[in-house]
Amino acid sequence: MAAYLSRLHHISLNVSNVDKVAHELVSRFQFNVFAARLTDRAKQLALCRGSAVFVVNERPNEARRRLNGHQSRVWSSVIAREHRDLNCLYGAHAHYPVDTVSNVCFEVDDVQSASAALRDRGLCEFLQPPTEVRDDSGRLTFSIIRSPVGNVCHTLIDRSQYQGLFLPGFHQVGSDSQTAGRSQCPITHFDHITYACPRSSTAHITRWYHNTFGFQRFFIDRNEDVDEGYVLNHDGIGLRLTAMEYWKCSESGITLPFKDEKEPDCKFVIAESLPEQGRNQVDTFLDQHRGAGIQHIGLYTEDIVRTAQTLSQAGVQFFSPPPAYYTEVGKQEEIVAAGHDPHILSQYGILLDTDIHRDTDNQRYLLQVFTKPIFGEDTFFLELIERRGATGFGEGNIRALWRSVQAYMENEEHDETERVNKQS
Ligand SMILES: O=C(O)C(=O)Cc1ccc(O)cc1
Ligand SMILES: [Fe+2]
Repeated sequence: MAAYLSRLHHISLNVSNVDKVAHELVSRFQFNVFAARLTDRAKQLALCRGSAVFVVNERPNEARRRLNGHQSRVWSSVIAREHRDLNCLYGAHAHYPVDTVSNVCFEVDDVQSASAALRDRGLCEFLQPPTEVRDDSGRLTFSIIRSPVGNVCHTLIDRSQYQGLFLPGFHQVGSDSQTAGRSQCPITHFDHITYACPRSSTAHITRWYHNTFGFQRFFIDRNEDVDEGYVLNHDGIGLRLTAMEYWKCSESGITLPFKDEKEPDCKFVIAESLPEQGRNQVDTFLDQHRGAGIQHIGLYTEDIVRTAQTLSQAGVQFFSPPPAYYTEVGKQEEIVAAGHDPHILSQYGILLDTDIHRDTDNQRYLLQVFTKPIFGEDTFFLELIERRGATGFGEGNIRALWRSVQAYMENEEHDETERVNKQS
């Protein structure tokens, strides 16, 4: 049997400079630091906005380098011996050459039995067997498994015996920050996580998530082929998208014992590049990230315009579609019919997709915008998404999002070529 997940708990980032990335998330993206674990070997900060929680971990080679700089040489042997401890608590696999989103942590009912079931079936590789951690607020068991996607791992935790604010080892930071600024930035949860994956790897990944956690396929398009996924392979777009969701387990009658209310679903999207249309943003991610991984995370907001305004004022940069997007025949009318102002949407690069519900004939809307990459490389970025009835991903938005990123990357490559040419 698969190990059923009760909810997504947090997502970890492993970066070379925690302060820099945390500052970006706080000052620009309006996240609040609410818990921290600071030891002489590890630095971990937990930040939240609504139920979206990021843990930012410092990559251990950096912690070691700084420690070496500060301490006498005698320390080197101690550091070497305790190298394993440099790994951040609840994370594994921490050594990675570039800043990366490395772990999606889930709560499960019982880590011991979930891990035993997965191990007995030989379904996955454990990076950490079930391990108990305690502090004054109780105890918690966790294990860590490797996912089939690049450096991505999943920590499974059972926090039913833990009464503290976050996780054992973390202390509370700040106060009452959970609701601050909510009206200006109503981000409530993680909407979806998109993986950038090598060609022909999708089938293996979807099978693994189905067998391991009981994920179900989520069809992006009603005409989508079960095996092929949703394929866009013309007009310069070479993309195969396949989506999965995990809340079907509750709908199929399995009760989730300790949930008071149903958490919003977080979908997983697998993006594969197709070769026919030339190099693209998925290829760029795989190169610069040095392998498959989390390409972007969609942050759900109840008001995308207000959120984009607030974030933009705070210095967040968004990708914009070609200006013609907002003046295309029908687009303006579509935007107005959805109650929005085309001029305001164009100011922030917000895209709108409409579909009509097959049975009720109701109009459903989807609004999205991508931010520019967060780290030093052209790798990970965030997305804002507001859903008005639409539960999937609209074809029009996928095309426009793709083009907005592609235009930026091609410009960057052009600038880089110019720079190199000038130098030589
Ligand atoms: O539409 C979305 O939000 C997606 O997540 C689909 C997607 C995936 C990868 C891309 O490079 C562009 C778009
Ligand atoms: Fe997305």
